[in-house]
Amino acid sequence: MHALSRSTPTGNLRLSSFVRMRRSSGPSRAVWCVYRSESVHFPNGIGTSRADWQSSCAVLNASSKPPSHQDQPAEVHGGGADHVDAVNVHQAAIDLNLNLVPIDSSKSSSPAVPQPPKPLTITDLSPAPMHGSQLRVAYQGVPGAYSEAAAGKAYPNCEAIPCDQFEVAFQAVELWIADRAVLPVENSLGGSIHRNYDLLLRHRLHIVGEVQLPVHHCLLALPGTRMEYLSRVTSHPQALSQCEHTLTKLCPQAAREAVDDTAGAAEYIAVNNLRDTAAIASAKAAELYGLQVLADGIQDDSSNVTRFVMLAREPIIPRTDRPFKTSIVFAHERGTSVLFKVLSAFAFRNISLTKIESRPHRNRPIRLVDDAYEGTAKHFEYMFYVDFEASLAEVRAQNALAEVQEFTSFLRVLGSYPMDMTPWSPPPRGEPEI
Ligand SMILES: O=C(O)C(=O)C[C@]1(C(=O)O)C=C[C@@H](O)C=C1
Repeated sequence: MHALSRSTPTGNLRLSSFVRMRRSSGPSRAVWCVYRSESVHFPNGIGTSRADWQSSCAVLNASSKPPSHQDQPAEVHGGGADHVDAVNVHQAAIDLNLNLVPIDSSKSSSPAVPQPPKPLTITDLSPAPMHGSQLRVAYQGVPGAYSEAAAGKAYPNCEAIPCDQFEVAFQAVELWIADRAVLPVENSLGGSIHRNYDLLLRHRLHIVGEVQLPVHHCLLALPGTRMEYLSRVTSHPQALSQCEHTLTKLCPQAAREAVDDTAGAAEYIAVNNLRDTAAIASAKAAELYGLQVLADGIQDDSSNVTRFVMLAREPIIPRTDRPFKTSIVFAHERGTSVLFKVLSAFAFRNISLTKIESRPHRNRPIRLVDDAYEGTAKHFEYMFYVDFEASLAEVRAQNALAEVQEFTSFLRVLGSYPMDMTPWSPPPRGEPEI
């Protein structure tokens, strides 16, 4: 299967213009976002006041409210981990075409009399997926990538759609080519996958779940290749960094080369018959591309794990009957000075933070602070990403966010979603099996 790509000239063109069309037709109705700073411009930002944010919370609280056509699904997929509901294209077509069905007068017995629109029946309103019942899940990489395994863990029996870049996976969901995207955000050894943090902010998708995947790396090469003759080891930069120490012990002579994904590196060796190159990838990639496993479990820590988030066009309704996590991103005009106040809003309510990440504020990367005597100080500006252990349906979480909003000029809820509670038993520590 080919990965969805941005690089096809026509495909790329069509993708971008469709994105523009959709955006110009109005903001998404399900964006939880607050702006107070006029200088921060995000084209799709809605909710310019505290009242907007509070009304978003009210919507979230209203889980007992009977579903309205506006905020309820026409498409329901079975077997997913997030139970997100989304309005599908079919439903949109019904919405748009109610009075626009062209009347073919040649087939009518009385051509002069226009046919009234057919009344909607219960079957028009029932779920009617355009593409069968399988959930389509976009991931970055080619078959055999860890992201594909994460997609399978998040949504068993899904149709996994390979994409050549993270950006393409986001667009695949926005353009209804896929129903979800599953993307890595952090690894226990390699740290955060910054690109995806940036893309979360640039796109309007919602985090609807998370999965943690133990990552067990193998060193793969063409059958018959000897470790001591390797001149190159190639893989995804995260995989290279997760195996750095072990690689230095195993094949110190080999140069490292970063490529887009682990399985793609394995495929490249097989396709080009490279006898001096090995790839760091999964055992599944070895099987798919006919490579031999030279060394197994080469990650520097045996409990290596990557956290992935699942993204959808619509948020899920947060609940309180199981552990939830909420992810937010915020910024402030006066930089990091409010960070302590923001974090205390959670501390006072006994809400644990599970992650904090800062990224450059792309719209305002630097703030100049004039001092009449000393000159001009330059401070870097940041966006702060915080994950906390509470559901947005909990009053304490809503109050904490109301307080955070007091201290920030920009606040967006990226999602409130069930925590991955899969029992975790790290393998015994020790040397990798070689
Ligand atoms: O290249 C892959 O196989 C991926 O799925 C990407 C990725 C990542 O981006 O972190 C996912 C899990 C591992 O941490 C290594 C690589």
